[in-house]
Amino acid sequence: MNRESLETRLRAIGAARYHDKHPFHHRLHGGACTPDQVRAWVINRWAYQAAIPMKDAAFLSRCSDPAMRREWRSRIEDHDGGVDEGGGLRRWLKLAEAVGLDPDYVASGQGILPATQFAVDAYIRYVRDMPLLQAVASSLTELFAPSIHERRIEGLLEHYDFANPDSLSYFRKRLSEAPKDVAFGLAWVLEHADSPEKEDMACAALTFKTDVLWAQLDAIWGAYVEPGRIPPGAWQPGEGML
Ligand SMILES: O=C(O)c1cc(C(=O)O)c2c(n1)C(=O)C(=O)c1cc(C(=O)O)[nH]c1-2
Repeated sequence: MNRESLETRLRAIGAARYHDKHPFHHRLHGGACTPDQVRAWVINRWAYQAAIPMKDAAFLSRCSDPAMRREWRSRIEDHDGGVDEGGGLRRWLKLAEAVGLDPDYVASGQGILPATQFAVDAYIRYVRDMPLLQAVASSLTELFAPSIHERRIEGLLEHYDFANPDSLSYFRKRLSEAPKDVAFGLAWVLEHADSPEKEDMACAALTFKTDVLWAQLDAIWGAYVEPGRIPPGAWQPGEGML
């Protein structure tokens, strides 16, 4: 198999399994979520946001090539930012505030669904423990993220009062951050997956990652949409409000 057909395979995995197809996203972007369902999503998605720079730090700790570390380290900067201006994490907390949640509550990680936490922890462990090829390939869901971010900005602005350029600044900023990350990651995977076995490994990593994303939304759906069974210890509507 050549580079082009590996890229075609990777894109087909996204087309079949990326979480833009999850019914929770259709509901969110289409304006059908209740305010508490939006809050549940903001609280749980914090777990993912908080895990991203940790998995990138785990990645850097395994990376012996300074040139590659130089490429990768901006991912941590994107999310953590500097003391004064902050980064993606601080922008996420603006969204939390806009939907009426206390940003300190959200940042504490309290109330996160167990399945969400298990999924994001699995992602950190995967990047820490698997061969570098799979660690890089698992980030390639970002190939598909800009289009969901665009749809989200458009859908939230159309349907929800809390949405404005400030509260949605997280997503707007990702539109320029993600493409540079994924251009490097994709080129690296296409270069290093130089045998059929390695191509399969790259595809398995991307499939794993689509599961990490899908499982988080399934957990939200089960707890806060249908059947609405909130696990012990998870966020109850009314908690953590401003
Ligand atoms: O809103 C989304 O649907 C979405 C998806 C993903 C993704 O595909 O993993 C990321 C993001 N957002 C995101 O904002 C982000 O910073 C990010 C980093 C990564 C990664 O795996 O390194 N994925 C994603």
